Amino acid sequence: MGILLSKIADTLYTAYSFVNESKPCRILLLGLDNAGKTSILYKVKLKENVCTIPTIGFNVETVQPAKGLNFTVWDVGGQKRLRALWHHYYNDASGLVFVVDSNDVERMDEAREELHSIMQDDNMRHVPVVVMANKQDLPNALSPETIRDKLQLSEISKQWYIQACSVKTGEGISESFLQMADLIKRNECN
Ligand SMILES: Nc1nc2c(ncn2[C@@H]2O[C@H](COP(=O)(O)OP(=O)(O)OP(=O)(O)O)[C@@H](O)[C@H]2O)c(=O)[nH]1
Ligand SMILES: [Mg+2]
Repeated sequence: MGILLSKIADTLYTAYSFVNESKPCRILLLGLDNAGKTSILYKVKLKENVCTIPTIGFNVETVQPAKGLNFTVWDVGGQKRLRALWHHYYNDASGLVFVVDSNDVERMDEAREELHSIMQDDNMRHVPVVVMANKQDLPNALSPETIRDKLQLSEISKQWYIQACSVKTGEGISESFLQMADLIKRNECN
């Protein structure tokens, strides 16, 4: 069993090492206020649930979601008045992680508009996107399939993935960043 796990880890290391050998990966973590961006950043960084306050400005951390996989993740405040500043972070981004509060049905249209607006920028047009359908622990959370349709993901970047997740339970958090690595790899190979 130990040997098997070690072989899997080595395979993952080989698969992801390209990401770091070519250039450091700058990942943007964007989404509406209260979506859970800062909670996700520190869940990945510290493997803990932290108490957050609304972000004014940004947080940046180097995280290692898997052995040999290093991302510099920029978590930028999502309040409406702060979204006009998002474009300052677009240059040289390797990937976008767009976080959605799956329970916030009323603001799904607003989330769609912001996501599409990001993806219309020339610096972001060809960047792969992972949508994190966060707060799946809440009873009225929309399914990832419903969120995919509401966000009209088929109309954005050619490479996207939607992942159900919850900071509270830990579901889908590291998987989202592994998916990001996979999309970046495909993007760079095309
Ligand atoms: N139930 C539940 N609550 C969550 C989850 N993720 C985050 N939260 C809560 O949602 C609230 C907002 O989380 P933040 O991480 O501060 O949100 P943010 O996207 O960084 O917000 P801004 O900084 O304002 O853009 C906090 O009270 C978190 O504890 C989750 O998966 N489930
Ligand atoms: Mg925040």
